[in-house]
Amino acid sequence: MSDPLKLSASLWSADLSALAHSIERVNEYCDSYHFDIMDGHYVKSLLFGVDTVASLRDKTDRPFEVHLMVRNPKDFVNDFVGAGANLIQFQFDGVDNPASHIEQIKSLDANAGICVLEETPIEKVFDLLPLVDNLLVMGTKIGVKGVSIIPETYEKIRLARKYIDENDLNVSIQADGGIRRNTVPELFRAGVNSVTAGSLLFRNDPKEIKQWVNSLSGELRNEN
Ligand SMILES: O=C(CO)[C@H](O)[C@H](O)COP(=O)(O)O
Repeated sequence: MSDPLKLSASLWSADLSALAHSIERVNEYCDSYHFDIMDGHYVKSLLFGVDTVASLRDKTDRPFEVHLMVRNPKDFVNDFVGAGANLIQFQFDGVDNPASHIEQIKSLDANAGICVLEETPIEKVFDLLPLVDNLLVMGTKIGVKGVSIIPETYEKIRLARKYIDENDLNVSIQADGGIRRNTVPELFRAGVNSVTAGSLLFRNDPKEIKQWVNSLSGELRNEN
């Protein structure tokens, strides 16, 4: 791992009454934006939609990630890419034919990410890794925020990092859920490229968080 850890700002944890303002506040200090999309079926809650993404597209030049926590993700891919999503992440555990979802996303010139639930062995997606750009590893139960990381997450990330490096794959590993000051160092050591930062970024001084993450990346790189 040589690049500094990237911060993807999760808008679910921003001020939901003022998303454009939240973007303005953190924009200089994050690398991308993460939209959690919930349909009330795949997960119980409802959150964000195509129009939300489209309405924020001109507020920033940073890439938009759309994490589809929905049933039948294929039905939504075109619209979210049309709204300005650069990366579409879908649930491995929620579809019968993940390869066809990846193909659909790539056919629209978007990047494809596959998300693994906290209960799913990471090895199950290894065959798909040559096809995707991003592996999103859930560190908590899906569809909840403000909870602590499940410790087994670190080992899953270590295994994915080993597989990706050994097979010389160009896949970024992103951790989602439970991203805190006390979990980021271990996640970075385990091999993530980015973290989905919610309250860490939006409830702290984003400049200080970015500086901390950059210096941590340097320190931990020198450990090796
Ligand atoms: O999908 C998520 C957690 O599953 C979100 O990224 C959420 O915004 C993170 O929340 P927190 O503020 O707890 O870090």
